[in-house]
Amino acid sequence: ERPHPFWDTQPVPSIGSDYSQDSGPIDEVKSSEEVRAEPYPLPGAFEWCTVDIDNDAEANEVYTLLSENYVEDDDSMFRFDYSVPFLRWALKPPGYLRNWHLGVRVTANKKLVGFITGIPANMQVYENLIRMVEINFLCVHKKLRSKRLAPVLIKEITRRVNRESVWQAVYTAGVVLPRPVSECRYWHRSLNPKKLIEVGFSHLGPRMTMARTIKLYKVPDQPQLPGMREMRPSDAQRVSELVSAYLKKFPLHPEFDAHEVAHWILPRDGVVFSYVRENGEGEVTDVCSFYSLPSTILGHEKHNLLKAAYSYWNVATTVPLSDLMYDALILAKKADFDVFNALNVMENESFLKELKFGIGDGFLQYYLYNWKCPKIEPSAIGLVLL
Ligand SMILES: COc1cc([C@H]2SCC(=O)N2c2cccnc2)c(CCCN2CCN(C)CC2)cc1O
Repeated sequence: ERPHPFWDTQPVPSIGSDYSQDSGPIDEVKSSEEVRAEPYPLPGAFEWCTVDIDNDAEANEVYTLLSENYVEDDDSMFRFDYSVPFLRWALKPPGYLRNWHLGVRVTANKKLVGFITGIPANMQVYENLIRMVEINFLCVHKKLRSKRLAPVLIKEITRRVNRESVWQAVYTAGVVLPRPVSECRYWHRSLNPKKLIEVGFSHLGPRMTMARTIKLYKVPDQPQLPGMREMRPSDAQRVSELVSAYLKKFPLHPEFDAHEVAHWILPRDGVVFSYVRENGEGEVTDVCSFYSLPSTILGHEKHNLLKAAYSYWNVATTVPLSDLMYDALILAKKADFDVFNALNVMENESFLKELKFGIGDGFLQYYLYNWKCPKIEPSAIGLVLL
């Protein structure tokens, strides 16, 4: 298929190649001592930096780079607007390495123009439990595209990860690269249809009025399930048991310990929202969560921010998943979100249509680096990357 000057040099299956029936690394196993000790060379005008995301000035540089240059929808009407508190949450899970928060600066003026990150994760892929890195936030400034900076960022983060004896990675992208292990779809549930239509995210349906559309997507202002409440730190152990047991159903899932579950799911103002359902005996039996990732609305005079909630970890053991997710929609609307996004991963297909989600424009391709394995269906994906 179409030649990829960079990806054709990497340990990934080529596009169009058959999915392997067995699983295993693509590169021969190496030791971390064999890995190049020096950073890869950058084009002359640029230099590497390790970003200290705890430093307010540096965190704001990352925020600005992403807010101005990161992922847009295919029509360039919206761009992700990750906040500093969100980035600190995403980049500092238990066991994180600062050395894996990698930046590129212009030597002359120290401007941050490139970024890529890795965080450690134990990933179960079919029968194998593999120490992996989750790669995210690859971004090159719009003015420096096609200078071949992205391949160097990828090679340098791979070198730093290999030096820690980690040889596999998982990452996602909206674009098709060699070669997806799974292709997932975004679905969107309107919570503020008037604003979504005004900004062009949604369109008024045929034979629909605005009044009828608002009524169609209206939800109650309180959760409907008895015992729903915000998750608390004292729930962490029980929620960890629920989440860890549930994820084992999916051939691709992270193996979390209790500290990792607590990091990923305990509520953080304006970043991650999580709710549990206590049954009559005061036991936590169900949990739902979503994270806040707003989008800048490009070039609209009345609105400049679209408030989007993204479905995260949800486990229903005593109620139908669709009832739990209906309460998630209610709680997201109550928290002033305009839209609730979900991928068709895990068991999400079981509620998307019933709860009036519409399919989106975006595909999300899942990738594994240096690991060949059979194709994974979206419903077998138990992993959501931020
Ligand atoms: C407009 O519809 C979608 C918008 C988006 C994303 S892209 C940036 C953004 O701000 N989005 C957004 C805006 C408002 C509400 N939720 C999300 C998505 C998710 C990403 C889709 N990939 C991104 C990369 N390309 C190349 C392919 C599509 C899905 C949508 O169906």
